[in-house]
Amino acid sequence: MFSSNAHSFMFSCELYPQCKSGIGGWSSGSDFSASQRRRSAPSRVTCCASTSSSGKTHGGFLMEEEASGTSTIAGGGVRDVYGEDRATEDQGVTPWNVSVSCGYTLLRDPHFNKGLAFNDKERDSHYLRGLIPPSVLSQETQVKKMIQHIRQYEVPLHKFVAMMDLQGRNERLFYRLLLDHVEELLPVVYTPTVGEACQKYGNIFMSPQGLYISLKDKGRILEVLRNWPERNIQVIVVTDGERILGLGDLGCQGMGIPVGKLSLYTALGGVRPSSCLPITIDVGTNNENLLNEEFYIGLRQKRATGQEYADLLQEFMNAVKQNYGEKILVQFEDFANHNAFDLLEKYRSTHLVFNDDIQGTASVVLAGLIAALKLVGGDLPDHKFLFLGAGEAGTGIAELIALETSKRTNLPVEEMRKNIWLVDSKGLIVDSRKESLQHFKKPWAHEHEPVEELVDAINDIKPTVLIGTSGRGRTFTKEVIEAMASLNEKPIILSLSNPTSQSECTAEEAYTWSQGRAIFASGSPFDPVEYDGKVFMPGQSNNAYIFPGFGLGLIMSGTIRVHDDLLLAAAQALASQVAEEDYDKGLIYPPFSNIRKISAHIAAKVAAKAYELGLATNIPQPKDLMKFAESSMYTPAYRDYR
Ligand SMILES: O=C([O-])CC(=O)C(=O)O
Ligand SMILES: [Mg+2]
Repeated sequence: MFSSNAHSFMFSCELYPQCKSGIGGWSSGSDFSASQRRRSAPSRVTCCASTSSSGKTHGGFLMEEEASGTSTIAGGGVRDVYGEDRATEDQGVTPWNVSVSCGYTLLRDPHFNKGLAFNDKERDSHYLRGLIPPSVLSQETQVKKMIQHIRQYEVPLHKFVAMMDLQGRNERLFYRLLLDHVEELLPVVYTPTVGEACQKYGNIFMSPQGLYISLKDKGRILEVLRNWPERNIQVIVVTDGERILGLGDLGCQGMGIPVGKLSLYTALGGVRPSSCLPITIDVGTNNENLLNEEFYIGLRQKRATGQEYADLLQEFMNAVKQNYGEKILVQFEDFANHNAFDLLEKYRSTHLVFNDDIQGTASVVLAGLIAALKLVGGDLPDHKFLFLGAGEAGTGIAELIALETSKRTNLPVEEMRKNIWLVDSKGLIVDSRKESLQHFKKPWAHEHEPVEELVDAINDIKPTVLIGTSGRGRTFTKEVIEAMASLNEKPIILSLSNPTSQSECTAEEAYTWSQGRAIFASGSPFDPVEYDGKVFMPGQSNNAYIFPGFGLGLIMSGTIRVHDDLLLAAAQALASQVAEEDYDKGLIYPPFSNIRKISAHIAAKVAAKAYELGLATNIPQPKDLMKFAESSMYTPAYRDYR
């Protein structure tokens, strides 16, 4: 263990370079002589700090803690996963210092604020005396208090607002709380509640989170990026708000999604919060309600399309690379189909891009299917798949299944696609419709008579697996589930659309209508269901299992492009984490309570594959990637300021 006394480490950073010390502000070394003390508190103090409990080393160098800001460690000799120089233990102690605000300003700085957890010494050195009550609480006690506070609210949106409020006040406490109560709080900060939050974003938000880039910023996007206070960004989650979950066009109010996804990058995947940048690109909205809404936060105009849209996105992608370099990961989130596929196609060979709705969802579903084989028997090529919904998620999952089956059989992907059928709003996708199909649907137009209804398609195709990616709730009717149950001893039914209101069926419907035989998972969480004296535990098939670990794997290996084999590696890694006791409960996903371990596994496997494919640039490859991933992770324990 890295002893904080023996090894204080140094970094000096100006987290807010454009906000220089301000009135009366001064910055000095950690030693304040009496004569230096002023009557009014300085706004920033440069102080030595050390990790309170989690500073740790791996492979001889410091991981995780304090990578934010610009490290000025001299002679560190080692470059960590965040691309910053680190002192090695055997090179001796290199103290670090961090420029933190103090006094009133410190209490309002969520990155450094600890609330009542500031100890007496810190209260002295940081001019906090009198600004907070005398009691000193541990972080553990604060967590206990906060979870009680959150539980008092009955309305999920109120819980959400309380969590956002905490995130804006005390970041480390927010992440500690989220991690310690992950299964309880995931539905609060993420789907389904985040969907409602986006719908009401204009009403509930008092302080902005994330970066807004709009049509008004055309020609100045680089400048806008540079207004963001953090420098060492490693992951951007970006949306244009056109298809927020299954809720449609929410325009600028889609910002809740990148913010929520990046909170999960940190909580579930251990990527430092200061490395994460949520972005919403506002090109207008076609949502009339929002355009007429008094408190709408975005541009009041119809969506820009065509060349105007493409140019803005091109400028954005150029600016991102110019500002953050080759290894910046850009995760596209909740773009509408017509842009999502094109953007991925356009930028996948020049940037490190990942579309969560196409690729992340595909990977998590493939993992669930691999795991489900243990419960239903057979191998992937023995199964037949039918989708309701042929957009990003549907075709993305279908393609990854075809790829994995092709690897398992050594047969061409085209051949494997024949086992996979998709139904869209016009019925079964068949060859006679080929001319009029969007390009991403064409590979799925197999030879068959036209079929309009889902239930008829089920009776014709006889799938073993039914997957809902339609964005339309209650479309897996009793008839549909019963048809699946009459064809299969254990029908696999995945109802993936989010949030809960858009889920193709509820867990209760899936279990009841299949007489308790369905292997069921959904995109948004459902409570356990009691049927016929037995309790059924629905799994959650959500890309939140994948993208945090996947992203960490890319970052820690310095991977510069996303290859489909990395998605397969992530799926296999996730499937391998399903334990016997999970299978005994009929689950095809491991519990979220183990998510840090699961993410580390995914990161390690993704990184290993990236090294194998020659896509990783962080050389040499760490010997033990699992350990490396674990030790790379941000821990939200407080640091001591002294
Ligand atoms: O956000 C989620 O819960 C999953 C997802 O990407 C989507 O539904 O678009
Ligand atoms: Mg999404």
